[in-house]
Amino acid sequence: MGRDGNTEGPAAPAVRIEGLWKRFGEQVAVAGIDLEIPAGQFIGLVGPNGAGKTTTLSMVTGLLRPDSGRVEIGGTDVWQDPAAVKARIGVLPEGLRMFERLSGRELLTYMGRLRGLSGDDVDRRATQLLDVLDLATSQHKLVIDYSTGMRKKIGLAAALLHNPEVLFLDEPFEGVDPVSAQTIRTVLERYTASGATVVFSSHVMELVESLCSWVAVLAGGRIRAHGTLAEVRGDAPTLQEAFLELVGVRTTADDSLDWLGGGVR
Ligand SMILES: Nc1ncnc2c1ncn2[C@@H]1O[C@H](COP(=O)(O)OP(=O)(O)OP(=O)(O)O)[C@@H](O)[C@H]1O
Repeated sequence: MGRDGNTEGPAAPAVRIEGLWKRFGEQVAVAGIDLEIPAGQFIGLVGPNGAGKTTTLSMVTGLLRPDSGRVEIGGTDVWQDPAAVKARIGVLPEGLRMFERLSGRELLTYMGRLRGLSGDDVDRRATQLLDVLDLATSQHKLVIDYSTGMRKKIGLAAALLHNPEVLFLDEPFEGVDPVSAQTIRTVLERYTASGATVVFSSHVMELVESLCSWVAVLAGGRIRAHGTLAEVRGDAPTLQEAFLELVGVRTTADDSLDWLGGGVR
């Protein structure tokens, strides 16, 4: 059942992308993406380095204006009504910039108030999130003194505070230890179980395979495949192998890098 309690018919897509393009000078970063992302699932956006994942997510979440194309989230056009859309989404961007001189707790209070929550609600939700994400003991430390994993977790808490319908995460597990990764995973699984949608980008196929029910493969700024995990994997034994086949594996000639290694010094 969706979050709105509607049990009839296929749910409207969480995100609808039509004809999305972005160029940086000569470089085409996103080359005409059309995609409907289903609601209420764990969605993986995967692709090699430079595929266009961050650029796509930035345009979808209203952080970067597309050259052309449209994005709708829950039926609202992101670039026509960015404020309405931003109230309904949570974002953990790549290279997260935060207010470094606030403590973790202060950061959540600030973000919650900015989102229009009452002081009591912010306090209650922040306490719970800090607790679940194992940050309670470091809540009064300044964010500048947080480790990479702690930064991801406080960023995730800030993105979840207003209970968004769709959560976008750019490489949420990068630089995160297995214990913190498991904590993040548990929180996200609970969140999607209630009908919310998580869209996250990654190039770690094992992670995507174990977490996501639906994936889109991006390479060279285009969608190469999309659908349920089983559809995208096809006959390949793993998503990793399906992915390598889809994006094309570049082989290295035998005599290149012949200077590298111990034997010829
Ligand atoms: N601000 C920018 N100016 C110029 N080129 C850019 C800019 N942002 C991205 N690009 C280029 O657009 C292409 C797509 O980059 P993008 O960061 O979206 O890829 P990605 O799939 O997120 O890669 P990664 O997995 O390495 O983070 C790359 O060729 C990149 O060099």
